[in-house]
Amino acid sequence: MRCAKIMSEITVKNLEYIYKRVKNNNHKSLLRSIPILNLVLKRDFEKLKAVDNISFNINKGDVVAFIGPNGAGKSTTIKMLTGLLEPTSGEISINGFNLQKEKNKYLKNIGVVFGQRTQLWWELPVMDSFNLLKDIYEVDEQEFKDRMKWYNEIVNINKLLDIPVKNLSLGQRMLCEILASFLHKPSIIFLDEPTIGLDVSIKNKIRKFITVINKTYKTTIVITTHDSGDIEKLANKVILINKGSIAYDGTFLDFMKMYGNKKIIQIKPTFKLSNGLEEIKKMLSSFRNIDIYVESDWIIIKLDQNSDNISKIISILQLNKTFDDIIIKPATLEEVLVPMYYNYGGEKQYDKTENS
Ligand SMILES: Nc1ncnc2c1ncn2[C@@H]1O[C@H](COP(=O)(O)OP(=O)(O)OP(=O)(O)O)[C@@H](O)[C@H]1O
Repeated sequence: MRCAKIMSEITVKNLEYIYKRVKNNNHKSLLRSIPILNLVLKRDFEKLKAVDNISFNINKGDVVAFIGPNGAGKSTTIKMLTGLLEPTSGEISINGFNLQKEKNKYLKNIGVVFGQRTQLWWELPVMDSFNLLKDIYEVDEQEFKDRMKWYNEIVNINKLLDIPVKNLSLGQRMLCEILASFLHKPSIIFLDEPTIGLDVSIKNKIRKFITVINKTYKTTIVITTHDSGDIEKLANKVILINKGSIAYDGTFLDFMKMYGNKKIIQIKPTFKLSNGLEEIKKMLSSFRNIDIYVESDWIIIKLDQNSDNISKIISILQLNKTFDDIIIKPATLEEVLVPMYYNYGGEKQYDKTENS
């Protein structure tokens, strides 16, 4: 039997990005203020390998959550995938075409939303921006009308169309940005933290729209996010990045099997526990594979879902009268990610110095 080979829509091979900055050196800076020395003295540079030799594949129709702690290298990677940054080395191919060599063709076929940048015209009503984008992307008039009607059916957008972009709330603007990014029906959409700082209702609208376009058109979605709701509700694939390297690349279900199969014992310590966290850690020091940390005024003990230790731990805590209140529950994705990110540390440091 012949098996059809699934071809990746995005293939990334050995991708690297190095940021370079001038190293502050007060002594040299002072000398460089003398014009002749400025010409002679070389500058010291520091380098940061923000993306460190990563490779991955994304298939048509995937919704990929690109996750990791602050400074891990997610946005830098997305900027390379969207042609905003030229990779220091490595290769990006989209449907078999090399991004660096055929950039313009590729850019017409993607949609991009970066939270801090806007593709809409600040002073103009939303509809005018949409009309301008329609002309730029040469979207057929009838297709555009149909798309606007469809947008309204999904997310009730008509009431925002006459409002100047500058007067939209953050959530309304983000929704309009995402709709704008889909006007030319790209096959891939990149979203950099699309739900950051938004309330639950607008988050849900945005997630609904993403789900509908993914299901209807098999649009591939690559989304960087710190919101566990985005991951749970949208992603079928997770790429976890830390210090510029890939720490996990696989399905969301496997990710949850590997990392999410955890139980939480959450205790509110009695006032008698003067140094709560340390005392609890000492009491439970004989148990392996448990995480103990503080969140708000609770002490969290996280361990494997199927661990035989749960009842033993609870009786030790009870015997020592450690808590006023106790909650036992399966860990949420957020509770899995927080200590994971904390342990990872996220950012790489500027580490190499060279002259030039
Ligand atoms: N323009 C820049 N110049 C120098 N260093 C940069 C620049 N942009 C990012 N960096 C550094 O590169 C590393 C990766 O940053 P990046 O923005 O890609 O991380 P991120 O995973 O997207 O983080 P966050 O979740 O906070 O957005 C960080 O150490 C960051 O300080």
